[in-house]
Amino acid sequence: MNPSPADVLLDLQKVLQERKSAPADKSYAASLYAKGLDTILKKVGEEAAETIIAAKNQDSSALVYEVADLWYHVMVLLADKDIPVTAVTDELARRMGTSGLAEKAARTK
Ligand SMILES: N=c1c2ncn([C@@H]3O[C@H](COP(=O)(O)OP(=O)(O)OP(=O)(O)O)[C@@H](O)[C@H]3O)c2ncn1[C@@H]1O[C@H](COP(=O)(O)O)[C@@H](O)[C@H]1O
Repeated sequence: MNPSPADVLLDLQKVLQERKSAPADKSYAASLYAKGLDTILKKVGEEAAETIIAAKNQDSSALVYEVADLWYHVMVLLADKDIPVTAVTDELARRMGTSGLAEKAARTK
């Protein structure tokens, strides 16, 4: 049986936390932490652009691959900032049941 999406994200978060004390030449995540925030943000931007290109090419397996790369690098960003993945899932859960259109109309600016 495949692991649940929540378990995958929590397991990856655990690995990314452990990699904070790993040597940069032994771990890709550790190498990103060592290079710093700008490098992590550049990777997030690159993977977002690659996701867009894959979607335009209408190749669903390539799109899944690029979204996985994007999610991975966003997870590295969250770990770098010490933000737990549950902060994001809690925010999504909080939004459930509120129409995006109604939320937008209620904004003051
Ligand atoms: N899920 C991932 C994962 N997804 C993507 N990547 C890496 O993200 C990088 C994506 O870079 P690109 O596609 O842009 O390719 P690239 O040109 O090689 O990258 P750059 O040289 O430009 O940085 C590749 O090196 C991938 O291997 C990942 N690296 C690690 N993980 C997970 O993290 C765990 C620990 O990995 P380490 O930290 O390397 O031990 C692994 O077991 C996996 O579970």
